[in-house]
Parts: sequence; structure tokens; C-alpha cells
Amino acid sequence: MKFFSTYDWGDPNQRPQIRKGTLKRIMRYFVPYWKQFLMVLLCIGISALLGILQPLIIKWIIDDAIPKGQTALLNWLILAMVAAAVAASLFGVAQTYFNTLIGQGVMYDIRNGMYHHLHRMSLQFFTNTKTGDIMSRVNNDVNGLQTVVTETISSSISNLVIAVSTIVTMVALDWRLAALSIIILPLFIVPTRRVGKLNFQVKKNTQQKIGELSSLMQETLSVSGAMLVKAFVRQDWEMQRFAKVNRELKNWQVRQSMIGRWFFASIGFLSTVGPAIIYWYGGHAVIDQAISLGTVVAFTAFLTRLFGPVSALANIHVNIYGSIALFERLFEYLDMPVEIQDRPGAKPLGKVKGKIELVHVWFSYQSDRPILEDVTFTIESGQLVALVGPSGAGKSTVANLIPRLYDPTRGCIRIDGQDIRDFTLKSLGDAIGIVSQETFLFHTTIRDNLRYAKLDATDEEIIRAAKAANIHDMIASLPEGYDTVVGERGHKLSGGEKQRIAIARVILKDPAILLLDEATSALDSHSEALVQSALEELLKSRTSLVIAHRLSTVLAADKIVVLEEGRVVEQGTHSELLALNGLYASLYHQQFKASDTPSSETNPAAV
Ligand SMILES: Nc1ncnc2c1ncn2[C@@H]1O[C@H](COP(=O)(O)OP(=O)(O)OP(=O)(O)O)[C@@H](O)[C@H]1O
Repeated sequence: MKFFSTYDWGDPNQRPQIRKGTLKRIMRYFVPYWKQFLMVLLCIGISALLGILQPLIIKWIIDDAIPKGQTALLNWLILAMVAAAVAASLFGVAQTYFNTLIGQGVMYDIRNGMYHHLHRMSLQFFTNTKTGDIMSRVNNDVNGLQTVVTETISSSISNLVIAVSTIVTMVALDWRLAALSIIILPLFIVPTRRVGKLNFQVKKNTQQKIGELSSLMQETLSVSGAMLVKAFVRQDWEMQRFAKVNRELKNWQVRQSMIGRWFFASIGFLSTVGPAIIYWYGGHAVIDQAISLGTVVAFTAFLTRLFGPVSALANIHVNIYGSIALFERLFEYLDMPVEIQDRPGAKPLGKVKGKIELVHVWFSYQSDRPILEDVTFTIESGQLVALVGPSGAGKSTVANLIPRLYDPTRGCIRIDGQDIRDFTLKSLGDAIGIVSQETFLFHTTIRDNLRYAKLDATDEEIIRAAKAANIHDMIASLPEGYDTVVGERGHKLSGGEKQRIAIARVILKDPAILLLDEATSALDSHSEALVQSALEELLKSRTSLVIAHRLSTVLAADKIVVLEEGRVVEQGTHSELLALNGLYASLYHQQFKASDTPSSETNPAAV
């Protein structure tokens, strides 16, 4: 046991805090599988009975069939022995089948529940959480559930049934040998208990390292992550970072394996010592003719049968605590509050005219730092309003509040005169098209990427939208046309092409309200002209709020709202604001006028 003391194992006596109601909640996941559970119990019961039968058959062979020369009985007993073994294996297989049905069923339900819950989380959650952590939790922790079902629930019941039925049979056969066997049981319970405690801590650490490793890979092996690593030539540094966590994982896994090995080593040793004691005591009793030889042989078989179950039962709390901890981690995610959701009684938005009002809106991402302060302005139905201001003024934040990606901390936003929180999120989302600087395309065909905006769109509708966005000719010229698969983030397409596909996608959605964040990256004049006319098509007859970076947009706007440090400092038309000679005028001279050359004009991309 010296091996153990060379590592820092943490505190093996540490018990996870069990929250009230956790057990009930865990049980609820198993309720739908009660039929399969009954089948498991049936298999366990029958297997236990068949297991007891074996040593008894040996006793009858030694005590009755052989000494009395009853060959027919001997044949029947041997046949029964084989039949019992075959039946026990078959019931074992059935038990595994029903166990797996339960385990996988619970996993299926929890995975679905988690995915559903994660999609209801606000954008803030995704900004604050590493994707790798979420994936690791969904994958590793949920996968651990199968072990909970087989090792904790099913095995514990099975071990209990085996232990009790074996002890009862032993006492019925010979109480003195039974008493001796029970006295020597603690011999192997003590070392295996120690192993069990360590196992719990080590398993926990291993899980944590697996999570860290997958989150690291997720970050550095994504397209943007890999690009960053290459751009800064940080491959070696990343390799070292990875190797460190990988080494820690390896060490914990070696420890985990060694703990398992110690467990079997101690069981192996004791399964020789135990029967030796029985033979010693029983042998003397047989010589004194106080006991039959068959009983002694049967007892050694019973004792061996007791080792595994009793030592596992001695460690049962470790498995139970481990399983509860696993569920608690999953529940943590399932219980994360959904900040933005439908109010009770929220109704669909219905037909949208499109008037948008921001009324004394305050907002902060973190409670101590207001990002928007008392923002008030109105976009009349069908109007194009340009939002301008220095970087970090809060323009994107304003745009994010309208589709309720975040909710204002104070004040309200109205569409057609009604607080947007009175509408269902679904109908609000359906009414608004968002066009952001960065285009995200799924790794699938162009057709499917476009159809994402309208799942039942016909091919004709898709082509019409692509034509309107000036991208149809380009798609048609590809060897596989609309069936061309685009890269994970559309990396096989040029910036301008991606933007136009994204614009086509929003044209297909045909929202009443459009939020557009003009991209700041430059395109060549040809691409620029194509994107520009695609945008004109998109902006037609919609209420639009555009975070403007180009002259043509501010000139075309019905109204310009100027933000500075989260406050509306000016609003009016281009000429009115120029006349004011304030922030807009200086932005105009520094930024918009400079962007008036096609090669440096800025462009949007749509999502
Ligand atoms: N998810 C977030 N969590 C915390 N702070 C944020 C978050 N997003 C933005 N901010 C902060 O809010 C402020 C306003 O950001 P916002 O993106 O709205 O500005 P912007 O005017 O759109 O800037 P830009 O023109 O550079 O895109 C910034 O100071 C930014 O650091």
C-alpha cells in the first residue's frame, strides 16, 4: 500500500454536499423506466438463486451421489449444474440489456433536456462560458450516467441480494462455519474500503482534467483559434500548454487504473486466504465427523461468492456519493436561470407595422458599469435610422436589446406601441432580421444554409432570394451549384460572397424589422457594388436600424442617432446634425467622408 502514499490523493473522506431534493429529482429521471427496472430486479433475483444452487449441487455430489454410488443422481446433478450455469449467463445478459436500456434512456432524456436548456440561455451565458466546457459536460458527465445505473444502482441491488441470500443459505447449512465466515469478512472489507475512498477522489480529478483538455482543444483547434495560433506562431507554446494538462490527465488515469488493480489484488489474495481458513477449521470438523465433506467444500464456494459483493457493499457510499455528485453537476447546468424568457401571458406579435421606440433605456452587462444611459429615440414604421458614434459607444448593445438578446435594466423598448417583453420571443425573433458584421454559415450546402431562414422555402424562393442578393450567378457557376458545401464558417467563400449569401438568407426570412451592423472590412469596388445593391433590396420597405460606417447609409437615413459613452448626444437628419457642428460633424469629417471611396467602403454581412 506504499504506492498510495507517494501521491497527493486529496481528502478521501470528503463528502459532496447533497442538496435537498436531489435524490427525489434523480429518482424522477428513472420513473419512466420502471418496467425495465422490474426486469432487472427479476434477473438479479433469478441469478442469485442460480448462484446459490451451484455450491449446493457440489455438496449433493460429494455427500450423496458419490458416496452412495447413485450414478443416475450424479448425472442429473451434473446436468443441473451445467443448466444453472447456462441460465445464469443468459439472465446476466438480459440484466445488462435492461440496465443499458435504463442508462441510455436516462442519458437520452438528460442530453435532450440540457441541449434544450442551453438554447434558452441568454447570449451573456455563451459569451461567458467556454464552448469546450459545455461540450465536456454534455458528453462526459452524461456518459458517466451509464456507470451510475450499472455500477451504483444495479450492482448494489445485485450485491445485496447475493450477499443476503448466500449468508442465509450458509447459516441454514451450518451455523458454526457460517459464523466463522462472517468473522473473517472484515479482513478484506478494510483494505477495499480504503481503495474505494481513493477511487472517488481520483475519478473526480480525472473528469476535471478531461474537461480542461477538451476545452483547450476546442479553443485552439477551431478555425479562428488555429488562425490566431498561426498568426502569432504560438504552436510550441500551445503544445506545452496542452502537454501539461495532458500529462496531468495521464497521471490521474494511471492512478485510477492502479487503484482498480489494488482492488483486484486484495480480492485475489483474500479469496485464497478465506477458503484456506474454512478448509482448516472444516477439515478438522470433517475428521471429527461433526460435518460432512460436501458442506465444507460448498462453504468455500459460498465464501468466495461473498467476497466481491460484500467488499463492493462496503464501498457502496463511494459510488453513491460519486453518482450524486455527477447528477448535481448536471443539475447545475439544468438549473442555470434562463434570464430572458416569455412572460406569463406573452402573446404573439402578429402583423408588424414596425414602429420602434426606445424609452429611457438603461443597460449594463455587469451591474457596476452602465453601458447605456437613458437612451431614448424612435424609429417610425418603414424608416431607416442610422446609429453612429465612436467605438465602444454602445451601438451594438442598442441593436442587441431590440430582439431581446439582452433586456434593459431600466426603461423599455416598444414595437408598435407595446413593450417587447409582452410578446413571445418566437414571434419577436420571427419579425426581426439581424445582420451582423461577421457571417456564420453552417458546414452544409448553400441551399441548406439559405433555407435555415425559412425551413419550408421552395427552391424557387431560394433562387429568388439569391438573385435579389446578387449571389445567384456566382452560386450557379459553381460545379455543384446550390448543393456546394461551404466550410465550417463558410471559409471556402470570399468575404463579399459570404455577405451576399447572408443577405439572401435574411431576404428569404423577409422580416418586418431589420437590424444591420455594417462591416468595417473593405471589399473591392466590384464586390462592394454587388453587396450595396443586395443591401438596397434588403432595406426596401422595412423598418431598419443600421449601425452605420459608410457615407451612403448616413445620407440615405431618415434620421441619424449619435451615441457617445452610452448616451444619445444628438439626433436628426444629416444636414441638421452638420449644422449643429457637434460630434456628428466631427465624425463625418473624420470617418464618413473618408469612407466615400469605393475601395475603402465598408460592408455588412448578414446572419
Ligand atoms: N458581453 C459583454 N459583456 C460585457 N461588456 C460588454 C459586452 N459586450 C460589449 N461590452 C462593453 O460594452 C461597451 C459597448 O459595446 P458595444 O459593442 O455596444 O459598442 P459599439 O458602439 O458597438 O462599438 P464598436 O463600434 O467598436 O463595435 C463596450 O465598452 C464593451 O466593452
